[in-house]
This record gives sequence, structure tokens and C-alpha cells, in this order.
Amino acid sequence: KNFPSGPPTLPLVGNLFNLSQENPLKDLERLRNAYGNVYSLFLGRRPAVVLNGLKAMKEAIVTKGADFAGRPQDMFVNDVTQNRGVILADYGLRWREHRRFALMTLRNFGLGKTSMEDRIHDEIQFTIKTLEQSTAGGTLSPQVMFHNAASNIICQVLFGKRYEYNDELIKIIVQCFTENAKIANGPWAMLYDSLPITRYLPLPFRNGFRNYKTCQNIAMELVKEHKKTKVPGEPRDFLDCYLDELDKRKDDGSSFSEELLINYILDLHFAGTDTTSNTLLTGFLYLMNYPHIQERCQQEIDQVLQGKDRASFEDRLSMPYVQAVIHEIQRIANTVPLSVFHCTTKDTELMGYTIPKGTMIIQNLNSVLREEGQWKFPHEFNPENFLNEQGEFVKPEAFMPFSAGPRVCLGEGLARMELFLFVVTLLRKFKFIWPEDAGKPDFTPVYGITQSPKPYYMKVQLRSSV
Ligand code: HEM
Repeated sequence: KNFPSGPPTLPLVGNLFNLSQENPLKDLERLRNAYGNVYSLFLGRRPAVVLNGLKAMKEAIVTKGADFAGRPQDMFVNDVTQNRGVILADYGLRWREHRRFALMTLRNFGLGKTSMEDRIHDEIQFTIKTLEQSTAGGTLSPQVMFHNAASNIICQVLFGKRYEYNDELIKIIVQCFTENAKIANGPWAMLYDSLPITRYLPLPFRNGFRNYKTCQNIAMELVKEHKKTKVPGEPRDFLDCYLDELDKRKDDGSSFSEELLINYILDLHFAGTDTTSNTLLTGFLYLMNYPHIQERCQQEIDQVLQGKDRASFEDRLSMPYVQAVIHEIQRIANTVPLSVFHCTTKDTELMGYTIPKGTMIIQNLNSVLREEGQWKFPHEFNPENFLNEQGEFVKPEAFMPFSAGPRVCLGEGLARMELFLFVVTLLRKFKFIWPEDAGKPDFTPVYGITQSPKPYYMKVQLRSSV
């Protein structure tokens, strides 16, 4: 009663056939036009409510944050990750303790301080080396490079080590992550969630379980190695901190455990890899195809950095145009289009509707990031969306690629630092060119939990030689 309306459902499968199995984003938009900003869907027999537009999104995840901060359980992604970790943990002790621990440890390891900047700059040097090798005139496919760079930064934090870009182990992990990001929002996972009877069949969703197991075995080895070499009270990285915490807490009834640790670090590694790298990939795709925007960034970077040997995160405050461009890249990239599904933690109300406890909540972030009335140019790539009349950087409320409220991305600080330092350092040194023989660029993203641009090639020139 008083539940949001939605398209008619079929027995057992619910609204499975109302959504394209390959990319439901257009269907979600079509249903919004028919049923309004808050409407319902049934994934099998499970009720879900889709949120669209800033007003509904804010009321749910910010104003009534705690009511909407749960995570649905018993879905494909929960089964693959064995109901452990932090991303999919339901609202409660385990989530709270592990979220707090991650935020605190990331801060202690220098997030917002110079040491994290050092780590990012160290990694950028390897990216620069890779790019330099292709300045002789050839083209380069940046996918693996950006994925490995983002993965290495989070590996440094978690395990205190980085991997060469051609290292077999990291290639396997990154490939598993990338594949799982597509499988988890793909047609087979949708079938798994809608029709539980199919779960035991040898269907392609099995690949998701296999990929996860591969990563788990690798993480297990890293934990073993750390346990052997760690000195209590002198943590080298995130993993050591957790092991220290386990010693400290022993039997205090907390949710910390060694089994959780494996899934926890995989969660952080996964969340920190595909997201940042796909945003960078989208960024460079646009920068190559909007050369005047690239040049204006370079002018501002040169002017602000002058003789400085490298950029610091602080410099963003003197670079309103670059800031606007990076935010515009994130707005257009819409890297996590449906956020991570939420779930109501109690009976509640939203925009006058009644939403019972346990209802799945799907945030259509695209509907906010491109909402008419919130942006000067909602449907085009235009940094003016983040600049006022005086050319100062402004961030509209509708900018929420990291979501908002109690479940807001806990890596936002790290991601923002990475995006700024990568874009500024690489644009300062190189000119990025869309290859003449590449044809017209295709900006249509490939859908998944994280969206990525279609694979592309780039041409790179050293700016000093331009
Ligand atoms: C451009 C990069 C990134 C984007 C666009 C992004 C976006 C998001 C979004 C939309 C969510 C879901 C929030 C919600 O459920 O309301 C999320 C959650 C999360 N992100 Fe990120 N993220 C990025 C980078 C990172 C990085 C670098 C880390 C690594 C530390 C990270 C760790 C997490 C975690 C652990 C969660 C789950 C939080 C929770 O459930 O409490 N993310 N992110």
C-alpha cells in the first residue's frame, strides 16, 4: 500500500524482461519518464525502488541516510564474495567497524598528507616511462597501463608492494576484477538474482565465482607472507594494521577475523582499481578529442607549476579550470552508474511513498549527473558546468559520482588525489593525440558495475618537443 508504482510484473521473473540484459540504463530512463522519479521494479519476487533525480536521491541517502544504508543480501554478488568484506556488508556492526577501520588506516597511511602523494607520484613515474616508449610515433593502448597503475597504488597501501605492468600475477588479478565488474551487472547475474532456481546450473555466472576464487588464493598467500614477516606494533601497510588489530581485539566480540581480512582487502583492491582507471581512461578519451580543453589545462598547469618539480594536491586550489575538467570527466564518465545497491533498514517514507524494510534501492546516478535544471550543459562535455561567471571552480550539489550519505565511497579522498595528480602530471609532460587513422571516436561506454570506454589507442608526444 502506497508503494511506488512501476511496470506490470510477470510471475516468478518480475520485471526481468522490462530491462535490457546487456545495458538496462536506457530502460531505467524510459521507466522514469513513464512512472516518475521514484518507481518500483521487481527483480524476480524481490521488490526494488529506483531513485532518480537529485531531490529523491538526497532525501533517501542523505536526509534519511540510516534508513537507506543497508545492502541487499542473498544476491549473486553476495554469494561470489561469500558475504564478507565491507562493500556489501549490511548496515550493522561488521560494516561500521570495518568502514571506520579502513578510513582511519587510510588516513594514518598519509591520505591527505604527503606520503600518499609520494606513493602516487612514484607510480606515475612508471606510467611516464610506458608513455615515453611510445613517443617515437606509434600508438598505445592505455587500458592495461591505467588499470595496473591504479591497482599498484592500492597495492602499495594494502600490501606495501607494487608490480611491474607486465607481471603475470597482477595481470591475472586485474583481469579477474575487470571481468567480474562486467559479470556482476550483466545478464547472467540478473538471471541468478531473479530466478534462484537457476543458481545451481552450470551457466556463465560461474566465471564470476572462479575469478573471485583465483583472487582469494593470491590474497591468502599475501596474508601468509605478512604473518611470517611482520613485527608487532610496527605496521608496514594496511594488512599489518589489520593483523595488529586482530591481536589487540582477540576475543572482544568484535567482527574482525582473519577470514574476513582476505575478502576485505580484495574489496578495497577491487573498489580502488576499476573505478579510478576507468575514469582516467574516459578522461583521456575526451581530452584527446577536445584538444582545446586539453591545451587550456596545459596552459593553466604551466602557469601554476612554473619551475616546481612536481604537482601537489594542494595545487588544485590554484587550478580552477583543471579542477572543472576533472569533475566534468567524472560527471560524464558516470563510472559507477547504479552505485552499489542499497536496502532499507526499516519501514520508512520517501517523497510521500511508503517503503517497507528490506526493499532494494537502486540509485540511478546518471539521472542526477545529467539532470536538466542542475547543470548548465547536462548533455555535453563542457567544463563550464563547474565554473561560475568569474571563472572560479564551483561544485553543484548534483555532483555525486561517489554517491553520498553514510555509504558514500570511502576511497573518495584517495581517488580524487589520484585523478588530480595523474591528469596534471601527464598533461604537463605530454600532448595526447587521437590517432589520424582511428576514425570517429565512439564515446558510448561499456556497461557494468563500473562503466568503461570502448578500447581505444592514443598517440603521445613529449610537449618539450612540440
Ligand atoms: C573514481 C573513483 C571512484 C568512484 C567513482 C567510486 C564510486 C563509488 C560509489 C558510487 C560507491 C557506492 C556508494 C553507495 O553505496 O552509496 C562506492 C563505494 C565504495 N568505494 Fe568507491 N569509488 C571510487 C574509488 C574508490 C577507491 C580508490 C577506493 C579504495 C579505497 C574505493 C572504495 C570504496 C568502498 C570500500 C566502498 C563501499 C563503502 C561502503 O559500503 O560503506 N572507491 N564507491
